[in-house]
This record gives sequence, structure tokens and C-alpha cells, in this order.
Amino acid sequence: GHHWGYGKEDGPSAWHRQYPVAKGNRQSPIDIIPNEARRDSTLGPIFLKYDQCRSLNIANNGHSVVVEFDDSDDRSVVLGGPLDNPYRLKQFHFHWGGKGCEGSEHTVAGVGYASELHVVHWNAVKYKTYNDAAAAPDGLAVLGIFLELGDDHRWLHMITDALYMVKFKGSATDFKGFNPKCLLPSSLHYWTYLGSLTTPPLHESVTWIVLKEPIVVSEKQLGMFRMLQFNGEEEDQRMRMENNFRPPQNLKERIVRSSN
Ligand SMILES: C[C@@H](CNC(=O)c1ccc(S(N)(=O)=O)cc1)Cn1ccc2ccccc21
Ligand SMILES: [Zn+2]
Repeated sequence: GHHWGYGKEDGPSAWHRQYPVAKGNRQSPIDIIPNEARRDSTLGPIFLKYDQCRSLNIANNGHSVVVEFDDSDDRSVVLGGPLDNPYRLKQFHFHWGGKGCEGSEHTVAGVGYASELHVVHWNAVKYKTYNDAAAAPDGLAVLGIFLELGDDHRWLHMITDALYMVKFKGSATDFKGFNPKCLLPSSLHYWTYLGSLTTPPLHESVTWIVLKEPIVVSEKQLGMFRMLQFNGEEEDQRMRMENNFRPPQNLKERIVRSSN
């Protein structure tokens, strides 16, 4: 059917027609205002157990570039912080802007970053499948990591070198041996709040854990993401994949908590 996108006609302002939860009470992303976040001493550190992770493939799903992991057991999980149990690593993907424009989804005191990495985990303790978890209020835990422009990131080339293989929507290629630990900043201090998927179906199923410290990537590296296309190879309309971010949504009755 008529699919959602990031254009004028099918973009974030139109999603509510097919996905009415777009106007719900716990939508993401949001603008995080550090001075209004509640410092919560009961919030412990998060732990990322990724040493046994097994990346499988890298793919262009027509909205972003996604690296998927083997989630058939609890080999790689996020735990601690606001989470009641371990959440299993499923995939990570990015959101970015156009040349020189902002591209992150969350903003901090009204300021956006060039890009944002989302590391998606699901509650396999309570739910049988990822899709069940993705529709449940405590089903997903997504780690958000800001990317700011500066020097080359020493490991991001492992991803940008593979992008030419997944230029078009629907393309995928093997991508083994990649550990997302190499994309983390030095500090795991975070803000956390209850929110949603930032793309349709916009399920209100995400415990967001947004790291305060960005990682640094170069404009050249980020520019490589813009070689990707929203369209499939056979489609005659070529659309550069960029500005694939949803703007901040209403906080409604939520508070954002801050780790120490
Ligand atoms: C959960 C969707 C697939 N989407 C996601 O898994 C997902 C994960 C993370 C984010 S983000 N950007 O917030 O980190 C966004 C989407 C499948 N699916 C299941 C039912 C369904 C109905 C319509 C369309 C897709 C559907
Ligand atoms: Zn995302």
C-alpha cells in the first residue's frame, strides 16, 4: 500500500493518518532539557554485554541502513539502568540530515546533532518474539548515541566501506564480526524516558536510554551515508537517503530522568 517516508506528502506530519498513535502520550523523539531532567540516585549504570555479539548482515530497508544481529540467545544484552531485566541486542541503524543540516532525532536544549545512532534491544524474558516485544509497553530498550562532526571516527569506516553494497532499498549483504561497542563514547552517562518507535508503526514500546556524550565522525564519513537511496534499484525515481529523522514530539505528562 501507500508507504510512509520522509517526503512532503508521506513524511512525519502525515504519519498520523495511517498511524493515529503518532499523536499519543509517549511519542519519540523529544527535546531533552538537561536542567529539567530529574537526577535519580536510584538509577544505576547501564551495562552493555556485547563481547559475544554476532552481527549477521547490513541492509537498506528504504528508511535507513541497518546492521542486524543473531538474537537467538542472550549472548549480547543491555542491562541495568532503568531496565528490570536484560534486553537482547537486535539491530542498530542511523538517522541523519542533509549536507550541513541537523539530522539527529532527539535534541538537547533545542540543539540537534548531525546524526543519531539507535541500538535496538528487546525484552526476550517477557516476550516470545521481537514483533511482540515491539508492540508492548516494556518491550524495547533503545540506546541513542549522538554523532557530532569533527575528525574521522576510527571504526566507522567498517560501516561506510560497506554502504556501496546496500545503495538501494531492499539490498543486503553479509556483515560479520562487527561489535557495536566500537561506536560507544567513553562515558555511559544517560538520560532515560518512556517513549516510542520514531518510525511507523510508532508503537509506544521503548524505554529510551540516550547517552549524554556524543561520538565524533567526519563530514566525509557522514557524507557516505548520503550515497544511499530511499528507492529500489528498479525504481526510476532516484531519491538520496537523507533527512530520515522525525522531529521532537510533545513531552506530555512525562519526565526525563538523568543518571548520575
Ligand atoms: C516494528 C516494525 C519494525 N520497526 C522496528 O523494529 C523499529 C525499531 C526501532 C526504531 S527507532 N528509530 O525508534 O529506534 C524504529 C522502528 C515491524 N512492524 C511490526 C508491525 C508493523 C506494522 C506496520 C509497519 C511495521 C511493523
Ligand atoms: Zn531509529
